[in-house]
Amino acid sequence: MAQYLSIKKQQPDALLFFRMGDFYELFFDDAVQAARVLDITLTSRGEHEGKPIPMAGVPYHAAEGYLARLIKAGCRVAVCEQTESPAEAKKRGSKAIVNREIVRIVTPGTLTEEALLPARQGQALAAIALGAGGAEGAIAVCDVSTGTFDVAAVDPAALADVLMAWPLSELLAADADSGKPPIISATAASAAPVTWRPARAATHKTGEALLKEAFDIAAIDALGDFSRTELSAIGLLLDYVKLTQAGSEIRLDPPRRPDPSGHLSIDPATRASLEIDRAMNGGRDGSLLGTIDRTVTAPGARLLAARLARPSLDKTEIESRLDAAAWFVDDTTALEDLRARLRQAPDLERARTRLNLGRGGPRDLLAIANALRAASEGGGLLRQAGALPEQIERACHQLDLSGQPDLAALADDMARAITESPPTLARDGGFVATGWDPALDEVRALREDSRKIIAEMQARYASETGISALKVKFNNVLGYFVDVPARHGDTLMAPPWSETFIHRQTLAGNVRFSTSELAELAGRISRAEEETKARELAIFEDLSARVSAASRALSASAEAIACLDVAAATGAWALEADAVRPRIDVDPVFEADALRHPVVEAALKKDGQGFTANALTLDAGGEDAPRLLLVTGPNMAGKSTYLRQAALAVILAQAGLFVPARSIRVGLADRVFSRVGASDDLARGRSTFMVEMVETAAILTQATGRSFVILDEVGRGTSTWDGLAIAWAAVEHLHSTNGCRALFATHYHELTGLADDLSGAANASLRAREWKNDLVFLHEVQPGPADRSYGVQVARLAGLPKKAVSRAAQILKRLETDPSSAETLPLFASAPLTVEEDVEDSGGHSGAGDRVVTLLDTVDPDSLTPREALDLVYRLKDEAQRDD
Ligand SMILES: Nc1ncnc2c1ncn2[C@@H]1O[C@H](COP(=O)(O)OP(=O)(O)OP(=O)(O)O)[C@@H](O)[C@H]1O
Repeated sequence: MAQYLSIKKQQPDALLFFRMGDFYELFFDDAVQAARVLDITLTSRGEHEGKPIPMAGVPYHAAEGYLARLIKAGCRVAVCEQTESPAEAKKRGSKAIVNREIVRIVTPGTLTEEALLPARQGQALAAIALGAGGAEGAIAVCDVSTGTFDVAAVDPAALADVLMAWPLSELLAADADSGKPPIISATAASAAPVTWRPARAATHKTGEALLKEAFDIAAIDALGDFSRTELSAIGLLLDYVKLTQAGSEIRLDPPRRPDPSGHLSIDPATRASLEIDRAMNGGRDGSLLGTIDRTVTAPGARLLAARLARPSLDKTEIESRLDAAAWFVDDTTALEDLRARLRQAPDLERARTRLNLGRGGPRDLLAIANALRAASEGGGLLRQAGALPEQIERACHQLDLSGQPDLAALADDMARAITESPPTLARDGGFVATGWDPALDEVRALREDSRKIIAEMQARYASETGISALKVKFNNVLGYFVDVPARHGDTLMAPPWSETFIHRQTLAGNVRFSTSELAELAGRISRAEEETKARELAIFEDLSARVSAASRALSASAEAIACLDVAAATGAWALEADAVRPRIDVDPVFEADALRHPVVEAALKKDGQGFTANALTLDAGGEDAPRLLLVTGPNMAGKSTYLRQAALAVILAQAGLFVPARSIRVGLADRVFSRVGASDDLARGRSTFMVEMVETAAILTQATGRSFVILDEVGRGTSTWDGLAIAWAAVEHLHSTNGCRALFATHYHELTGLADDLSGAANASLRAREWKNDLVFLHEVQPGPADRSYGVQVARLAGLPKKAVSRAAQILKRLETDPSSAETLPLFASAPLTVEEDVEDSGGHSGAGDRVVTLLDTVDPDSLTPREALDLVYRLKDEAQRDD
């Protein structure tokens, strides 16, 4: 307990997995919490300060599953291992307990285990820091499972936007900064858990010291020129990485310096509303990424996600990605050949990192070998196809093992040394293939021999003693022993046999003995086993060290695999979805013919329905086309879809991907903004209207002439006139002040008049048609404003009770004929029309038959009680009999 308590004191905030033999045990409150989360038995053991100690445990070989559940539940776990064997402890004294140490802390942002990580998703651990005056901000982001490490200076106001472009798993901030607005908004925007760290880690001195330590350099200039704020963010990040690795070396690739201004910026609200990598329900299905992802490797899937999360602003880079994808579209044989090879390529990047961190196993060695082989074969096939676009050529060159003899030899050795399906952990043994190491084969033969000798010994003992049921067995307590049924026990305990057979144990049905011959053989076997294990471990260590030495080249290979996979996947999706290569322009234009929404189209296709493509032309310069389009049309006509598909097209194009359209030209946008649909943010104390206004404010203050904006139903969350006034002002501001390309959907028909006053604005509307009393949506965009909104018809389609629908129709009629009656609305609303009035009001009917029909029209049979139904029958009868 003393040992436990002193170790627990090192990590009071984490659950302590305390290794005891084959179990990780948890004690005190940790046990109570773990038992609740994991649904495992809570017991107790011994006493502490007069009270029983709560205890719960999980078997070590199944620990990963339990860890995964604890991490998911938001816990952090400190793993404490035995760092010596009981035999070693005994050497220090008969009462000595084995040494134990925390070997790592498992947190959501620092996982490396295959079983705990979603393969197709990155895992970013990010740290944010502010400069002394608060005018400067910085982020440092790493993925410990792949080794990537990014550092960037960021405008404090843009911290949240920039951060959300990474697949965040955990966010670090200094506790001293917790009250500062940029940190408050960045942590609030983060869906990942936030870990507050002591401010002493977030200093430029810590950053500098840890950079030097991690990269083993005397001066940090070798890595780049970092500002003090950047170094503070680095300090915060590396200090935490070091803490969670419990003192072992920090293993990351040298920091990259992505230029945030080199990317299309997408703020968190836009990201969420466009459902780029996550649908509204939080899942990947139904998101843009989920719909277009055809990658076949895990690094490829992560690269595609990263490209969509941070589309580029660099025309050359975008064109070169598009060249690669287009090449695959033109050569489908090469496309399929490559994908068939890449499907065989395991996750080289994470395997390499696990080995680097000393957490890898034989399976990781084999994964690297297989990935290198599959990818170099794939690359070779592509090169046979002739001249290649630059990105593909570069990737193939990197993957070509013939130019890298060391890597080729390493891949070859790993493939030969490791058996076909090795265990995850090296200590489980049995993973080195026969023929790889003669010395190992020799000790293994010895072990095999011993087994044969045991079998012979058993046969000899049985025949000598005449006990045919005699067996030689093994267990952990006795080691090797002779086992006979109880009735033969006495025979062996009496002379002459008692000289050979030494009694060890009597059970209900069996008696067990040892012999000196058996003991000697057992010794030989265990020595052979130990030696086998030691040799296998040595071979594993040797290959791991070679992997670490080749780390740079392996990382480049993983990148090349990802790059080829993404290009091929883009081609495959383009062919499947009939998407085209966008033409990239530097002018702020947008010109699409037959543009479609990839996600809505895919969803409709599943139901066997088609999608109606629509054209859109915008020009912020206002020369050839409007810069702002006011989109009107009935509810459900497809306005939001039309708006979103335009914003998604910009993102797809700048990510270097194809766009579902007949043809499309996209002028590079610096930012995409989207405000579509209202949502409450009650957790942050904001009403629907407040959220809407905050987001609209962000757009109106930040959009530039190169931005692309879609706004849907601004002003809806407040009273009619307030809403209209705000929407009106927003349109004017976007048109005349921001001067950006914009789509503005609205139900305020009054706004459509603006197109006459604003030179760069125009109207467009989505068509619907009434047919046999039903509303048919054509989803076609046409120039000019919509004639009416059909809201009441849509309400009926949605299943509003008939009574309410006809009541709404009446009110609408009144409002349309006399708009001033809106002011008296509450008055007549408080005195609802009776059914009789309804009948009279309807005016169109005459005679008993019509009255009955009208009366029936207002009835919702499902909502009637039996009593009301009977009343209705009487009233119907009355109406039928009444004289006109
Ligand atoms: N171009 C299209 N082709 C086929 N179906 C479409 C198209 N556009 C929209 N739809 C279908 O219509 C539904 C409603 O579309 P959307 O949400 O865009 O309408 P809306 O006009 O914005 O409605 P509201 O005004 O009520 O918000 C979509 O879920 C989709 O199923």
